[in-house]
Amino acid sequence: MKAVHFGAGNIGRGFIGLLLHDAGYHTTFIDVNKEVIDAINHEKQYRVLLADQNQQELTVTNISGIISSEEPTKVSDAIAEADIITTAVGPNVLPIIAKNIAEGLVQRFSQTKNPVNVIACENMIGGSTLLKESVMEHIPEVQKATIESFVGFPDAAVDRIVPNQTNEDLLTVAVEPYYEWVVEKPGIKGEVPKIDGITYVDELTPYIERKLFTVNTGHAAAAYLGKKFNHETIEQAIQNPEILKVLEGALEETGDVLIEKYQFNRDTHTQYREKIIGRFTNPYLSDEVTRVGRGPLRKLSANDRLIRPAMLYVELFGKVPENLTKVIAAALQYKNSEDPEAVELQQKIEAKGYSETLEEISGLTQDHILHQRIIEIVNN
Ligand SMILES: NC(=O)c1ccc[n+]([C@@H]2O[C@H](COP(=O)([O-])OP(=O)(O)OC[C@H]3O[C@@H](n4cnc5c(N)ncnc54)[C@H](O)[C@@H]3O)[C@@H](O)[C@H]2O)c1
Ligand SMILES: O=P(O)(O)OC[C@@H](O)[C@@H](O)[C@H](O)[C@H](O)CO
Repeated sequence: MKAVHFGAGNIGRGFIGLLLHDAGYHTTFIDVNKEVIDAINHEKQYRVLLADQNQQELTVTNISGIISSEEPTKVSDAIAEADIITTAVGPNVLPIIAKNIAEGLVQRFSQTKNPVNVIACENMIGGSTLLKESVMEHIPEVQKATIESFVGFPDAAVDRIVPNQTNEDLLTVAVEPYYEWVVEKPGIKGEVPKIDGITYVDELTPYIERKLFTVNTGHAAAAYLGKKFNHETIEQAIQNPEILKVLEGALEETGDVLIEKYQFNRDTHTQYREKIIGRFTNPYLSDEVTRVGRGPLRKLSANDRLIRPAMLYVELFGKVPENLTKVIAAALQYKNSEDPEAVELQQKIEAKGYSETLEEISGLTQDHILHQRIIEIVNN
């Protein structure tokens, strides 16, 4: 069985690549990073270290790599032959890899009618759906019906904390032992892939919103408030009682939204939240606030982990979620000269001020109660 995976980074190697390997796939990693792809082709294996007291070491074999920018024909060939296609490249990169995927699919369906599924494993709502839209833009009109019939783009939610790290060799990756990979079953075309570790569900939205509005909202709170207080890691940020109080408050607010919207059991959700805060303080991993806070323009967009639950809170309960609002204000003030989105954010604020910038990037209009409260906080 053959898998093609775009993005040989932290989640690509530390999570998706590992599960594909365990399910018996040969995985072809596709990446723009020549050093990583050369190492994959040279070593033909890598290690995944489970970060807990046992430090279990797993080996991923049966791999190869292609540099997407240099070898487009090889990418098309791999897609034409794949039994499954996955991505972990970051939401903003999905439209960029869409052309590669489209070319491969066109080649594939000139030779076969075997269905295939493309699963975007990104932190966003509707990742595979977005990828499908971008792919379809590159499919010639006459082939669109074939692609619609034979290519599934099931949405997915993935959860495993994999920090940036430097190990003795380039490919080794340390990951937390916990993971969750949920895939929307009705979106699958052909046979459902047998991969241990995937949970198939009929409706993904409750799962992705629960994950994004708990794990990622909590993470964002630690990162943006952590940066404000000059902490370097998520663990340090959480040890700051002032930050922990706002983080816990923000997760109570998103919890109220999720419980109201999906009728989750309150006790079960409280346990889920507490487990997540425990995961943030895993002493065997060190996660920088700059990784977790990366891409503030994306994280402050309307459908992401901060604005969406805050807006839902206002809609459902008719009042401002005070803790989420503090986190959004800290995100607006986030500075990191090495993060292009953070630089762009501060340039916008410099040019137009907080209010216009907030409206532009989040869609929150100036007459919205949430907008007004966020601006009050940043101005104080
Ligand atoms: N790291 C985590 O804890 C974690 C957990 C769950 C989900 N995610 C999600 O997984 C995705 C990847 O995150 P990550 O932490 O692995 O990031 P990463 O930066 O470690 O990996 C991304 C990889 O994509 C590659 N890439 C960039 N442009 C590309 C292109 N045009 N073609 C092919 N490859 C390209 C990069 O070179 C890099 O190797 C993101 O959507 C992230 O939100 C991350
Ligand atoms: O990957 P991002 O930039 O969307 O978010 C940063 C972290 O919150 C994220 O990578 C988490 O570590 C991950 O989502 C845990 O499953």
